[in-house]
Amino acid sequence: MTKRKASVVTFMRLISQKGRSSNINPSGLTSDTNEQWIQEMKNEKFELYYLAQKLVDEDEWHQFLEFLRKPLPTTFRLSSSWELSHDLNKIIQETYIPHLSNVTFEGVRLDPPVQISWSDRYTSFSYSLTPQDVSVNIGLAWHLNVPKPALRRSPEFKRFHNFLGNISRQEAVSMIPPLLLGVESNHLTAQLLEALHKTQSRLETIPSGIVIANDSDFKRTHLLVHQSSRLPSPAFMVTNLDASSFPKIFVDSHNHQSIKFDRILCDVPCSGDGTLRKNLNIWRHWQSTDGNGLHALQMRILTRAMKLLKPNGRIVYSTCSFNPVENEAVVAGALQNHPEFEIVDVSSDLPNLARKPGLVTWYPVVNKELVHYPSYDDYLTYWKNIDGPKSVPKMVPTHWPPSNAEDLNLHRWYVFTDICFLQLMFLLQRKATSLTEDELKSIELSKRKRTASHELDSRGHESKRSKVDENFAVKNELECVDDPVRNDTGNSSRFKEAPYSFLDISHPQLKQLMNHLQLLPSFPVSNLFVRNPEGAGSSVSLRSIYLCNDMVKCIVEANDYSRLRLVSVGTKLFTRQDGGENDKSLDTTTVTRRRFRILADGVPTLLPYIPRDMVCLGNKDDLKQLLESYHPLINDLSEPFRSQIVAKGGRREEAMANVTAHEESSRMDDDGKHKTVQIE
Ligand SMILES: C[S@@+](CC[C@H](N)C(=O)[O-])C[C@H]1O[C@@H](n2cnc3c(N)ncnc32)[C@H](O)[C@@H]1O
Repeated sequence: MTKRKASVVTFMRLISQKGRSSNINPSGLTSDTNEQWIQEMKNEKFELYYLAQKLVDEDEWHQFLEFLRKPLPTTFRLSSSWELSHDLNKIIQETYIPHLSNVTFEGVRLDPPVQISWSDRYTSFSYSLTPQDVSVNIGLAWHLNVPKPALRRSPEFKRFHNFLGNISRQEAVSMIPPLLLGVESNHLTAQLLEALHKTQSRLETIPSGIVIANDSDFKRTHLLVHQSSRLPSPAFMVTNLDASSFPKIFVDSHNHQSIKFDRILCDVPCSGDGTLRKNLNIWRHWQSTDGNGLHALQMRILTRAMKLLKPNGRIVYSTCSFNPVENEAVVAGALQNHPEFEIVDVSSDLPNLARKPGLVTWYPVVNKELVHYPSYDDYLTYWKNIDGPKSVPKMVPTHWPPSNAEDLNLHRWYVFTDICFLQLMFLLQRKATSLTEDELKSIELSKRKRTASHELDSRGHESKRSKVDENFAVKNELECVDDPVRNDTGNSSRFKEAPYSFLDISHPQLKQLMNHLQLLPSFPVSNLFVRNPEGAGSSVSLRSIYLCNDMVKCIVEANDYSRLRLVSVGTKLFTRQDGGENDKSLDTTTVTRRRFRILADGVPTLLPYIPRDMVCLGNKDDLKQLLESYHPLINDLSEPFRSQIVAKGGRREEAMANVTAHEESSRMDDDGKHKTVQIE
């Protein structure tokens, strides 16, 4: 610790003696220019650093800082693949907006929610939807610029807030990647579940594509599983892997064929200073070097994604940091190594989206004192002088702008400063005319040579690769790609999730369940699976039964689940409920029926496979009754709903015990009055 501190001091002294470095010291900035600024919302180095980077024009700088100090508005969005969305949107427009248009709180007039305009524009352009579908999907994203206390205490807004409780809230920026990527239901994508289902206005079929959501943090993967429960999907998988060495995913058991993705969202770990409006602590703790250490990891994640993408496929690289070292530098570095990629301009599809030219030059600083070297070579010279030839520099060449930055079209990046905290996104596309294998090999070879020469530079003599600091992004990327053994995170022994076992249709309990439900023949019964250490043998008593689509099944069967660190797959359809087994008066079918119930989450997937005559129609009051009563009484239901249930369910009490009200049940029927209620 002491030694490290000493070397930093020496480093700084050397810099000032030799005078080859420069301290960024842009003119026109004083720390107390604007008295309105709240004292805590200041960080002089932050301001110096970003003013020097020319993030915004100098005359916009103060406006920009003031904007950063404004509270973040609430944004919410109705799921566009959810049938109720249109109805809910109408309720917001017709009931709540008039009601919220004239509200004052503590003498201040409050603005009603406003629709975010870019979402409708996109929807009508990028999907070939019918006019009806377009109208269904238009304007589902909103923002609400009302202070939190007013949201809680104004009676009108409080009621609206409660109404929103049923709706998933999302930062406006998180709504953009699916728009840029243009995900379709047959795509293999990383993240973006909803977009996969989007081409279906009703969830009538199971999408053939898949979505894989990944996070290296185990707890965060469970959050992903939880968040995805808004749209339970048989096409969804969650993995717990280091994205920078995301392994090959095989689709045949001989490991010949592996997946290439159509779309990948790299929402990379970043310093996060774009979230200033949400996380006020950043003002206090921000350091100019925060982004430096993340650059290499970000590069590795992006270049790994590039390796896993199909020709014509798209990647959104996204951070919530202002720092060019985490944005342009990463994208430029990755593009240097992958000329088969280009940045795509979709501005005509999203004309309302705020956007600014990207930086073609930027000024990395090597320490907290904002010391900057004009080039990597300058930096290296001084670094070697201080720490000797054996030291490993903390910075890599890609921290600096490449000489051809102007040619990389970096200017097509997106900044959202209007309605949300800032997030930068770059849309990269693998060119359709892909390079031949030979061309790719020669690029690979020249990259290796370049990497090796950097290694030499940094040491002054040849050294063993194993000693190289992991910050050497390019080298690491080269070594992990296409090597499934190296790609394994190496900690599979610590992976404690249960395995996935597909059920044989001859499993006695499954057979009984399927006979009872009389699902349509198109139901993919062979894609049902269980998760338990004993597997799915015929003697194993089933508990929870899950469903996935064909592609997901293929993947689960062709890969070791612990190598992929598969946290979650598909959606849970049925679960066993205890009781009934010992009742001698019941036959086996009744026991099985009692033993399993359809989960509410599974209903949207299952409903299209349930014969029409198995569905009873109730009205709104029946639905209310079923949702509100813990033990609803059959006599409280209306006719003909009540008689239908009795006829289908046999004994009245039994029928009632098996009624499952669910989200789909509140869907309006053709006559606009009835709702469907599913009976097991
Ligand atoms: C900006 S957040 C992305 C959040 C994500 N979009 C979501 O909605 O949950 C970055 C995430 O990257 C994860 N992360 C950090 N290093 C990683 C790595 N090497 N591989 C995969 N994920 C990583 C962090 O745990 C964090 O959740």
